[in-house]
Amino acid sequence: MTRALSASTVSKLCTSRAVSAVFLRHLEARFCIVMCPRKRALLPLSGFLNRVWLGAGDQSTEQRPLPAWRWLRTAAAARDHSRFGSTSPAVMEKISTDAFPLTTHSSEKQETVCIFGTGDFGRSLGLKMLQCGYSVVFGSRTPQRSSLLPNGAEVMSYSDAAQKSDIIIIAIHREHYDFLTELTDVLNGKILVDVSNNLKINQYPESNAEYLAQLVPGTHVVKAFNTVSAWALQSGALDASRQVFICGNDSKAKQRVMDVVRSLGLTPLDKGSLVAANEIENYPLQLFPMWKFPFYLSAVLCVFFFLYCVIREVIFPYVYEKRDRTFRLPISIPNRVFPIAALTLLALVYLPGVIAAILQLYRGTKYRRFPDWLDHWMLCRKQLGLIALGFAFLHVLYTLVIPIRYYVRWTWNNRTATQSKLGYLTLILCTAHTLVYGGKRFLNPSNLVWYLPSAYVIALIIPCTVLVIKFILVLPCIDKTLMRIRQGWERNPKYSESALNGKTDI
Ligand SMILES: NC(=O)C1=CN([C@@H]2O[C@H](COP(=O)(O)OP(=O)(O)OC[C@H]3O[C@@H](n4cnc5c(N)ncnc54)[C@H](OP(=O)(O)O)[C@@H]3O)[C@@H](O)[C@H]2O)C=CC1
Ligand SMILES: [Fe+3]
Repeated sequence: MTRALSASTVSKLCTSRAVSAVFLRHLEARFCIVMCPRKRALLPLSGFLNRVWLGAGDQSTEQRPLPAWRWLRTAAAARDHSRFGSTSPAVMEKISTDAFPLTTHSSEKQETVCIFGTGDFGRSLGLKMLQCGYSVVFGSRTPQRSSLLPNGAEVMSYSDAAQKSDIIIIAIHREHYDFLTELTDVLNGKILVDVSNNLKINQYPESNAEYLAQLVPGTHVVKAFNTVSAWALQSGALDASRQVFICGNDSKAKQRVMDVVRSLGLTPLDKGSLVAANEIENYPLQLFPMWKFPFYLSAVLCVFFFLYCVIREVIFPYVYEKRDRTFRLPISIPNRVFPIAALTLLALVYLPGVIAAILQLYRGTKYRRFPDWLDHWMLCRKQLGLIALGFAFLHVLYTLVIPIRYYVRWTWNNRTATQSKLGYLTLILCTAHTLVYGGKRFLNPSNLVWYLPSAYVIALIIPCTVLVIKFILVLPCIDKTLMRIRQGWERNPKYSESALNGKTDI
């Protein structure tokens, strides 16, 4: 069998045995770059690897990709007693003829894909497919009147078009699906790709894809493409997300749609059975899902510190000295709140990392899932960092407005927070800046207002905690253990063993 290998089917095989197994099964990767320095670590994966090509991720070992069985055979030979070494030559022969040639060009004739609906999305997807070498046939209510269709595409009635291909993309709004029942016979056994979205979250009791599956039984419905906009397809999706969430009950149908997605230069992400369609259909309606938590958190921080400063700097002077300090409200207090929020958020970018390190040290393995809250927090770090940068920038602007230029130089350092080490440097500099700003006043009891310390003292709690823990974690004795865990060493390997057998929640 000859099959072409597109660049997007290349995946990285990481050191984690359990994760790799899940990963391979999930993505059905055809070519893997092995990031693991010890070939032997791949032996437990031989069951999954028999049709995969492996290439070395590091420069020290083979440069040329090899069929996995060859890797495994040399690895097994190196280990003396081998499972793979005892594989009969006949089996080896069979596996090798099944392996795919490593080429980026397909000599196969591309298949025909049918698209129902000649609206914005259908046309954009059709154009993209034509560009990628597919033959495209449109189904339309009014084939003779359809205009603006991409050159090279055919257009015909829905029933005629359906006969031209096994894969039919339904680029029609759910409200108009009814007519598909009349086509039940011609659609029987075909793959229907539901791309539809709704106007509201959970607009219908069942997802559009499940509705389609009920409407036309005998077809294999696959949900895909709904998070890709017509505009992104036309403009090359360079800046838009390349991820295409896929779900469906028939794994072969899903696989074929995933192949189409890959050949369009997009990345399929298998979300499981059609039950997941509801979630996938809600994605486009959730505005910036990863920004929600950082946004609310920064809002809460700002409000809290603003009120805190108002109590200390406006209400207190008014109550005790009858002095009107409301002029501080528009600039001076916000300019206190912004750096505090920036510093706290920056510290919160690094806090989950140290918590994760402590958890890994405690568990003695990296092959166990972090709790959901920590996972989510880790995923939001980029957003937290960007908001922190925004606040730091506002602080600079405000500082220029009220000409206290003394600490501008320090806050500019925030702009460089792109990598872990630079980020920590920024955190240290900003914390130092805050300490310098507070100076001796921090610990002076006369600085307490209604027993409330200065807002900067509170702002320093989280950054200092993070820095102290980080300092402890980089002590050589702890750092060494942590590095080993992160390279795959386990204090108690039973977790990954059972994960491989599907017993844990990895
Ligand atoms: N636009 C976008 O960016 C995206 C759209 N989608 C989804 O793609 C699907 C199509 O969207 P879009 O192309 O924008 O919509 P349009 O309204 O532009 O096109 C819908 C097409 O459906 C066909 N159709 C079939 N039956 C009917 C009917 N009774 N009344 C009206 N039209 C009918 C028509 O084609 P004809 O006249 O040839 O029969 C029409 O052109 C929707 O489900 C949408 O949620 C998903 C992701 C992004
Ligand atoms: Fe400052």
